Amino acid sequence: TQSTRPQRILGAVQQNATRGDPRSVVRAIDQYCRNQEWAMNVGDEKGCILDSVVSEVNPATVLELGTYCGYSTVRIASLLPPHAKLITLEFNPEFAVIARQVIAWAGLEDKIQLVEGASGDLIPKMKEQFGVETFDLVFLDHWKDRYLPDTKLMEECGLLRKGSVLLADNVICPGTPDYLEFVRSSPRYESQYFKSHLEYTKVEDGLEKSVFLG
Ligand SMILES: O=C(NCCCOCn1ccc2cnccc21)c1cc(-c2ccc(F)cc2)cc(O)c1O
Ligand SMILES: [Mg+2]
Repeated sequence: TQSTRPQRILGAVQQNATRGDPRSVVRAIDQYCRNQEWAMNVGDEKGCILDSVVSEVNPATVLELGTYCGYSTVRIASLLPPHAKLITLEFNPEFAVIARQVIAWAGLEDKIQLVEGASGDLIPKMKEQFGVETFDLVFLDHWKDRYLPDTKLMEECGLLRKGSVLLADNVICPGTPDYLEFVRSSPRYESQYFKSHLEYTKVEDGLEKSVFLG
């Protein structure tokens, strides 16, 4: 039977990456997706910007919206301090099955909690179910029309504190126009655009970093 793209990405990790070495997992996925077949990982170019923001924030609590195969999950978690925690939400059960194996190959299970479901349902349950107070960093990489409603929902649920950083992928391609307009015009956010390219292509894309001012 025909394999899926996420299954082929997992295969590339198992064949080319070293167990317990997150950077080799990231490299194996980038090489596969650049040379064999495109996939919607944040990728190596935007990934370097992601690395610099994670290192600057040095977060104790991270929320990722959109796990896919776990590429950015592993990339972020590999930079976290010892007792930091990353919660990642994935809507598609098939993606979740692959991501759990990629995360395990990287040896990062202890830092990462993958939760399956829809952000609109799970965000209101974060405090009670997952024992979260607030998030120091949120990486938005899920349905592009959910970035704005979920940001408002995180505010309403008290999950953002003064200084919480939102980092949004794909603000140009596929694009998140309503979200960009909101964070760039709201007095409660300080936003900055990092120009880059759509993963593994020459098409323009970028990351928007927005600091919640409380
Ligand atoms: O669509 C994309 N990502 C989203 C996946 C579904 O996410 C669904 N999803 C994941 C958790 C979650 C929680 N609640 C609801 C939905 C939830 C996405 C798409 C492209 C892209 C760019 C150009 C193209 F020609 C084609 C595709 C690039 C990207 O970098 C992306 O991230
Ligand atoms: Mg993306």
